[in-house]
Amino acid sequence: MLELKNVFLERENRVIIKNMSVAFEDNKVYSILGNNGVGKSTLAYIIMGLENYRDHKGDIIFNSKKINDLSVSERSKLGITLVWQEPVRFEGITTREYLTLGGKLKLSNEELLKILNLVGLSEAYLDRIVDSSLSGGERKRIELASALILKPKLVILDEPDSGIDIMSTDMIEAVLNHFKSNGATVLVITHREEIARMTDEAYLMCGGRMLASGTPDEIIAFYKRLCDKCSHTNQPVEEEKRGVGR
Ligand SMILES: Nc1ncnc2c1ncn2[C@@H]1O[C@H](COP(=O)(O)OP(=O)(O)OP(=O)(O)O)[C@@H](O)[C@H]1O
Repeated sequence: MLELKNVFLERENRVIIKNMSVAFEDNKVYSILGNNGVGKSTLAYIIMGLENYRDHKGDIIFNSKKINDLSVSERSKLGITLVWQEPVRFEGITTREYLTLGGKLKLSNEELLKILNLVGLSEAYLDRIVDSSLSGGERKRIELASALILKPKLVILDEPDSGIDIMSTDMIEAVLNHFKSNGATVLVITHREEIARMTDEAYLMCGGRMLASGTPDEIIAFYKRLCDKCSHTNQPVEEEKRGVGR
């Protein structure tokens, strides 16, 4: 379980995350929706503990342990993983080396193929170099495969479909279900309605805080009614602050 208690982050005298307190349970998939610039990726970086995001106030508690002072690699060792919005490149490393952490993870060909298959890639990709010769969508799939192999306890997917064709929503659903089947807490940052609908519970972010939570249907309806064509992003009006269903 992940708990955030009064998490607050400011940049250049601007509040980016505003006293956020929220808890995410194991074995559950959450979507986080919200307009551009409301703080979704920043929240992901704070949870992951990126170097420039550890100066926040408030506590990050993972499985009853305060992890504020842990580095990214220490958090990774606890089973926390972030799949970035922009897929990374590793010039000179094959997909097989990337997926097995340079051979540290002992995985059979069969296990590797099962995961590649889940993300819609064939065996031929195992010997490809993870560089710009792969398309953005292919690298994103490889990154998702890498996260699946790690069997994280908490995984944050920042726009898991970015760069991936719109027809691949089944693949995204299979990936989410796979994480969940390992008992993980899954946080999915998304702008896509179809992806939010795959999740168990949805949160709507605005002004660096969770404005509303509910079923994906409730939050999508709330978003469409009040946030879709918003002209005052990050400055919610009273009706929005009241949340869902009122
Ligand atoms: N280091 C920084 N210095 C100043 N402002 C920053 C910094 N990092 C983030 N911000 C600002 O914080 C706000 C939240 O950014 P963030 O990337 O978290 O938004 P987001 O909800 O993920 O948006 P998107 O949907 O566009 O990805 C933005 O206005 C951004 O410009």
